[in-house]
Amino acid sequence: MTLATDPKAAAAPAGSLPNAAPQKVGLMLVNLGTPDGTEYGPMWRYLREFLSDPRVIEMPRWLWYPILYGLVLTTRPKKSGANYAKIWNREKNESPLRTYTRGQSERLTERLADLDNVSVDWAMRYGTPSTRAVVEKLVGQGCDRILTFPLYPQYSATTTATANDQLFRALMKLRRAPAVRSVPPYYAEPVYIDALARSIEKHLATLDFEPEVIAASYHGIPKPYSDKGDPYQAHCLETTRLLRERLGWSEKKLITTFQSRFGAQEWLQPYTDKTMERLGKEGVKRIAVVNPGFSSDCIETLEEIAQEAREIFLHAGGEKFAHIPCLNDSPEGMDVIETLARRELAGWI
Ligand SMILES: C=CC1=C(C)c2cc3[nH]c(cc4nc(cc5[nH]c(cc1n2)c(C)c5CCC(=O)O)C(CCC(=O)O)=C4C)c(C)c3C=C
Ligand SMILES: [Fe+2]
Ligand SMILES: [Fe+2]
Repeated sequence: MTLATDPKAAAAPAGSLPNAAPQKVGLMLVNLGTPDGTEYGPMWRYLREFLSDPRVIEMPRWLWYPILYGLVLTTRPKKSGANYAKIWNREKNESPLRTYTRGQSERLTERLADLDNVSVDWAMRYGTPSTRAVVEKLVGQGCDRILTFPLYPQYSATTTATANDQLFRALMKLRRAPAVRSVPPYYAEPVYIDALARSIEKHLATLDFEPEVIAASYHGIPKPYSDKGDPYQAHCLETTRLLRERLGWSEKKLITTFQSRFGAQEWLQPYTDKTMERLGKEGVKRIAVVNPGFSSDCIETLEEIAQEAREIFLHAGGEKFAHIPCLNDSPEGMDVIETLARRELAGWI
């Protein structure tokens, strides 16, 4: 491995301490990642990188790779590409996750305009812009400290931990690596709960019906990961509990479900799709779904919930369905990101 070296440091006069004073802080928002296009090639590359991560698929590689290359990557790029095409941002020719993450970075830059030693940017764990490219860009701008902000309210090894792994992989390439901090999970932070509650109330006020049930639907993880100690499920349940408390709703009105299963093993339950079906069959007529675990709308919310879950519910006898948008780069969402960023920057600015 070749390590990048700062040529100025080598040229510094004897006895002086080059660049001893803090220079700049890089603040890097990190989300999961998304394909560069809906065609077979970009979908294949994205899914290969994502599903090769041992934090995401814990099976031994000798067992997983034949399944990945022989089965998953021969069928899923086409199927998922068709789903991405349903929600693609045609104006910008990119996926909504990329549009919203860039929007969050731009809004945060505006909100932190008073901090002249902070440079805000955004990166993805899989795909582009890569974590490594953005780390190198920030270091190249003179950042000797980096605050990384994994945009996952609830911690999971499959998301938060792997985002941080990737940052440290990028640092391994640098001779002079910056100091780093990582924003902790924020599933119970009052600013987050309050933002979700305000966003839900705002959206419900625009509907021509009052939902009998509101489902807080989180991305699932395989149950064995949870059984082995991943705290994700507990974080999700705590977010819902606090949201219920803040909104003054009963356990019957605001329920928790888990979506986006992948593969054959059991995932966290209750499943969102099965719950939609059950509620429709039990006579519930009006429902709304909110996705507190997603900081941006993406294929999992816009296609799987706003389209697929709607179909399931209406088909099972439901009459009205609403999807409540994610916080995205809304003022409520930006209140969360700004508050946590400023708190975690303490001592560096
Ligand atoms: C074993 C597979 C997967 C685990 C574990 C998993 C966890 C997980 N994912 C998110 C957030 C997102 N996932 C997204 C897409 C997506 N997720 C998986 C698989 C697992 N996720 C796949 C294969 C895909 C791609 C789409 C598809 O082919 O179905 C996205 C959306 C990305 C986008 O471009 O819009 C997000 C966001 C969380 C929070 C999580 C665990 C807590
Ligand atoms: Fe996922
Ligand atoms: Fe999905």
